[in-house]
Amino acid sequence: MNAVAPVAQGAVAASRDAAVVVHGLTRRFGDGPAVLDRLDLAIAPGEFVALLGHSGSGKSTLLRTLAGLDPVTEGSVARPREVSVVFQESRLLPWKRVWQNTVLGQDGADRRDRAVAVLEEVGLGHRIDAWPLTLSGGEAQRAALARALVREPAFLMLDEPFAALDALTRLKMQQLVSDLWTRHRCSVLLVTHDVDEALLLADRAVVLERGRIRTDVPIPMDRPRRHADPRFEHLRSVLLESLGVHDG
Ligand SMILES: Nc1ncnc2c1ncn2[C@@H]1O[C@H](COP(=O)(O)OP(=O)(O)OP(=O)(O)O)[C@@H](O)[C@H]1O
Repeated sequence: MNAVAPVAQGAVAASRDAAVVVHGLTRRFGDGPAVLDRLDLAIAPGEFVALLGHSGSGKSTLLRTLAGLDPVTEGSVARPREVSVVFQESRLLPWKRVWQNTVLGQDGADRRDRAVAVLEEVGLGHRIDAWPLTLSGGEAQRAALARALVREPAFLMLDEPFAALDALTRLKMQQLVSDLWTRHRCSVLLVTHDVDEALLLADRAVVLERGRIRTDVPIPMDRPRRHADPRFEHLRSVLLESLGVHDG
């Protein structure tokens, strides 16, 4: 997704330097309860935020609203023009080759060169001409990341991008995202159910509960992150407790 106009302007004064500002965002479906309830959230340029929360807490609704896929009916959202989204499933068009999927909707004689460069960056240089249906799950998500990055987004949203992958592939993909973020330094919002994933990757973890922020904690650990870091255990307990899960 590229060049989607900002959903609305309306940055709160205190967040003037933020890349993304959500202010008083409320969202209902029909007569139901508020799925997002007067939500305020700011993401700094280059900041990596993990969004956690139980199923139904409003994570995907927030992400879809930020992406411009869901309307803002109450409150405001400001974000950069250049945004990309990666979903749990790769959403590649099966009748287009991997490189063509990567630069779908892009113009220019150098399309293929740009596709090759970004596919090599995500470790998919050997599958440039492959058909999507011949890719493994991990490879398909690499292609989805390539398609997101080729647009040089200032804001990258990742909606449980690795949830369908096996544990080993997920670890490799987490490493890849960490490397890509270090190089590109865009703002990132990662929706995940995995507390460890949040702690491995993010600068900050936000826990959503019934459409409101229950916990918002910085993750002040050096990278690469180590499970053995005592702060890792502490932060894991904080987040699990916020989620109402009791750690072993
Ligand atoms: N288009 C829709 N119409 C009606 N209700 C919706 C719609 N989209 C979401 N909801 C409801 O809004 C609530 C929040 O959904 P959302 O998908 O944002 O939660 P989530 O935190 O992303 O959950 P999960 O972790 O399971 O993906 C849920 O109760 C869901 O049923």
